[in-house]
Amino acid sequence: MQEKVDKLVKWLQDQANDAGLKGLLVGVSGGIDSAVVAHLIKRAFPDNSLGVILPCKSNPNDQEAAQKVIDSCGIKSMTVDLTKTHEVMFSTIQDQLKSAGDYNENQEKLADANLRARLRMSTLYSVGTNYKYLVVGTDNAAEWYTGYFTKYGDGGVDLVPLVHLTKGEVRDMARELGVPEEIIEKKPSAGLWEGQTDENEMGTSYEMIDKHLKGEEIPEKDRKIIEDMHKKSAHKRELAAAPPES
Ligand SMILES: Nc1ncnc2c1ncn2[C@@H]1O[C@H](COP(=O)(O)OP(=O)(O)OC[C@H]2O[C@@H]([n+]3cccc(C(=O)O)c3)[C@H](O)[C@@H]2O)[C@@H](O)[C@H]1O
Ligand SMILES: Nc1ncnc2c1ncn2[C@@H]1O[C@H](COP(=O)(O)OP(=O)(O)OP(=O)(O)O)[C@@H](O)[C@H]1O
Ligand SMILES: [Mg+2]
Repeated sequence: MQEKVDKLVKWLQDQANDAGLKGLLVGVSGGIDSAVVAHLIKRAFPDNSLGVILPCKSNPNDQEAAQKVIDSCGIKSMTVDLTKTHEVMFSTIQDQLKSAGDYNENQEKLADANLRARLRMSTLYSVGTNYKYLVVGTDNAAEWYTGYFTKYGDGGVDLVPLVHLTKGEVRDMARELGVPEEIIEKKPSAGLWEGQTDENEMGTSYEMIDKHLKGEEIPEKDRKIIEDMHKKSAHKRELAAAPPES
């Protein structure tokens, strides 16, 4: 695991240097994936790395957890609260849809949630431009394979260092890096609505997704959910579709 960490740190350094930029930043949620990335980028660029806490109607416990992550790696941090921005933007959009008579209440929760992720992405790029840093993503192999991320939201990043690691391997790396145990043990959540957990929403578990990725047998019900998610999200792993040249 130490070797894997060293390789990733070197790769992160190469990516920023090759881009002619000064360092790296990541959104720190208080979850394990961004905790691992925060530790890695701090090692890669001790004086040119930043963890950005971006509350957006978030549970205050998440902010506390994010601060613990920041403290555990000693990375420089900043907080940008997006709650009001989201409120204004989302209600303006809703008002326009309502006055057009086109408002679809069934899509409200998802539209609200994905706007949070995309506001975070926009904020990270604004801060990154200021410092001349690249934006580092946190998707692991399980999230990437199933497309369990918001297109151009948390999926809108420059680098994806964890994309070959299963959730289990992310946990092992977190221990190696010194991420606090309470962060490692927390139930994975996108935090996009009250009480959301990844495994409830997906209808399967990271344990099953990890096994499937390693080619192990899993129950047919789980295999079907995972493969359906993978197929439906193919567009998220590709560039925008373009028509053939005429
Ligand atoms: N075939 C196709 N070809 C090209 N584009 C296609 C498409 N099908 C849909 N699309 C486009 O993609 C959009 C749907 O994708 P998207 O906007 O991503 O939305 P969607 O996949 O529906 O929702 C995002 C999911 O990721 C989860 N999430 C988000 C953020 C963070 C985390 C986390 O773990 O922290 C999890 C979230 O809870 C939710 O389940 C459609 O609105 C449409 O614009
Ligand atoms: N409140 C937040 N502040 C800053 N960044 C956030 C916040 N919420 C989400 N993000 C960003 O979105 C990413 C995707 O969230 P995701 O839940 O998949 O990862 P995580 O929270 O780090 O780990 P876990 O999957 O265990 O919850 C986060 O890793 C982080 O970079
Ligand atoms: Mg999370």
